[in-house]
Amino acid sequence: MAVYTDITEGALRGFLEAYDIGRLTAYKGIAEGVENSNFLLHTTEGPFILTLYEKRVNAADLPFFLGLMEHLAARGLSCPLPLKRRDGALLGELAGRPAAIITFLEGIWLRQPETIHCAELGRTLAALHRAGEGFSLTRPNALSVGGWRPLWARARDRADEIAPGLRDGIDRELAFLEQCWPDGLPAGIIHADLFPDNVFFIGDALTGLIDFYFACNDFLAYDVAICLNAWCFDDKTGIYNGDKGRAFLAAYQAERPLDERERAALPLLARGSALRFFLTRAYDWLTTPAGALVVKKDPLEYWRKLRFHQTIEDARGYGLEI
Ligand SMILES: Nc1ncnc2c1ncn2[C@@H]1O[C@H](COP(=O)(O)OP(=O)(O)O)[C@@H](O)[C@H]1O
Ligand SMILES: N[C@@H](CCOP(=O)(O)O)C(=O)O
Repeated sequence: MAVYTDITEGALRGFLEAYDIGRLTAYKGIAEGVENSNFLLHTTEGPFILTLYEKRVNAADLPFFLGLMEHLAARGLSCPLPLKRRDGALLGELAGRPAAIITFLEGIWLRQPETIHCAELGRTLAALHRAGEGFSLTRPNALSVGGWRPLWARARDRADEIAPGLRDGIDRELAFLEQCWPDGLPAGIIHADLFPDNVFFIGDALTGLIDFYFACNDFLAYDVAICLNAWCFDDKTGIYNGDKGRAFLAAYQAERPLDERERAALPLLARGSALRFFLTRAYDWLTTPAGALVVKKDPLEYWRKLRFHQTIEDARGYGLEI
């Protein structure tokens, strides 16, 4: 589920008066997603997505997220475009929450992406990195190395409830990554959460990217590492799929070749990004009340991925041709 805040038809109609998008004909809450409340609206002008931003999104970041979607769309990347109200603003308020309407993107996300989809992803991730150049706003990545220890502090004491030995294993990994985390790699706008549920396809063709609410400035290769984690492991066996990794990396590099430092850093970045998703999942796992409607994501999936990355000596282990 992701409808944390309910809306009434009357309030919605009032909210829509500020926009020029026709007359409301139907609306419904969207069950998927975890961060915000999303609704699918139908008006006489077509379908739209209404998002109410929930507590975990800092309202001060909204101009960055919405401005970024405008910037990327203007540079030809297929992503939702936030709609302007009649007064020119991109944000309004509904049911006590900051709210925006964005364009509806056609396509569906793939529960079991195949090698061909990983190649499409690689090409599009590089296009995103290029399209992000020149965006005037910046947002540091709160979920990079400096953010991990405070997050870990909120889960550490109970970590062994998830699996025995986790507390010590993560303590060691965190200390190692804090010591070895690279600096000075090529940086820019990254999506930072480009999981399959945020990438739409029609058939084998990628139709667009959604959910820019973790986007920030960081190493571009960190985004590459996030995608290796999210797309290139077999769901059922948990084993890294070298064909998918190779296809993803080759397609990315055809548009934006990784430099030597980025290649060398890839195993570390993959460990770090696995730790990042482990930590947010572990925190949610331990704090989401039983009976809550949100589907909790398994932190151990990312602990297993992290253990795999610990065995990788250089980027050839991911299928990168060197
Ligand atoms: N622009 C869009 N076009 C079509 N569907 C969308 C769009 N934005 C969101 N959705 C739908 O809403 C769901 C949740 O959106 P998402 O941005 O991932 O939410 P959250 O930020 O809460 O994780 C998506 O899986 C998709 O079904
Ligand atoms: N992709 C993250 C969780 C964030 O979910 P999203 O619905 O906002 O993409 C994870 O898998 O842990």
